[in-house]
Amino acid sequence: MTSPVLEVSRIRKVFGGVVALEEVSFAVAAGEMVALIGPNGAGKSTCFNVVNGQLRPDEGHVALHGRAITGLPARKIWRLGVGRTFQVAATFASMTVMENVQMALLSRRRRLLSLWPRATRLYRGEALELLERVGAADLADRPCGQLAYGDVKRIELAIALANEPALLLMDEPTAGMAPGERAELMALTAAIAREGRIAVLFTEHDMDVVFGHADRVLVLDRGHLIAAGEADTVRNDPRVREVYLGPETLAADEAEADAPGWAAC
Ligand SMILES: Nc1ncnc2c1ncn2[C@@H]1O[C@H](COP(=O)(O)OP(=O)(O)OP(=O)(O)O)[C@@H](O)[C@H]1O
Repeated sequence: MTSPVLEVSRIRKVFGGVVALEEVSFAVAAGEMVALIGPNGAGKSTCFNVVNGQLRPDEGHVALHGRAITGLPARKIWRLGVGRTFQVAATFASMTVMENVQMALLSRRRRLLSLWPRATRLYRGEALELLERVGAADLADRPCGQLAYGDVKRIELAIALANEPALLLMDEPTAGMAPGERAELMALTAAIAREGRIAVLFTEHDMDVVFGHADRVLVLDRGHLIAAGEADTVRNDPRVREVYLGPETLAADEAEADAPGWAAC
């Protein structure tokens, strides 16, 4: 791997008696789509929160382009180029799509929101470019509250891109979407990541999305990274299959010549 955008080294995070992350290390390169998967409670959200500064790890280091960011405030890490999208897409429903993206650009440039009445003329060109990148320029003048959910997710992506992220953390990007829309959003994200050399780390429960769109897959189980590698290698890893399918199902599954892909886990 060329010098990574994100490097996570030997992270440990404990909540009371619960070890949420233990000795977790991995890296994500520019333009790479990496899925972070694992059963409920595996430590995925904790890992995201440590990377973006919402949580300080008990041990270990996080570096962005080789610069230590461990324990910096979340806002500072965001300014350094770590963006995040959430499971439930967050936009301002009463504002238009264009205004939502302009607002994100305004925030990036640290312009005062009290200038908003005049700001509606600011950054229109840039906002439109971002909307073109996510294929939503035709929605520019529609209030976000009137959009179909799949469209809101694309607008959320445009808002995240307004921050010019080097690293984008995506929390369950396709949650709540129809299967066809999921593939479309992930293909779009992968194309944008490659073109813009953006490192993308995403969590996802839909295994079709994971194995269809991730360049590499990281698997957490009870705070430990139990597998990391290309999709096919990870999919066939016995430990991973056991964690997802359980030992009994695994034995039955292995008896079949063509093991099916896993459904949503
Ligand atoms: N703020 C907290 N206080 C106490 N325990 C926590 C806290 N946050 C997470 N945990 C615990 O840490 C472990 C990892 O949780 P985390 O939310 O990171 O898992 P996850 O893989 O994101 O799960 P899910 O897929 O259900 O969202 C769990 O046992 C959880 O109960």
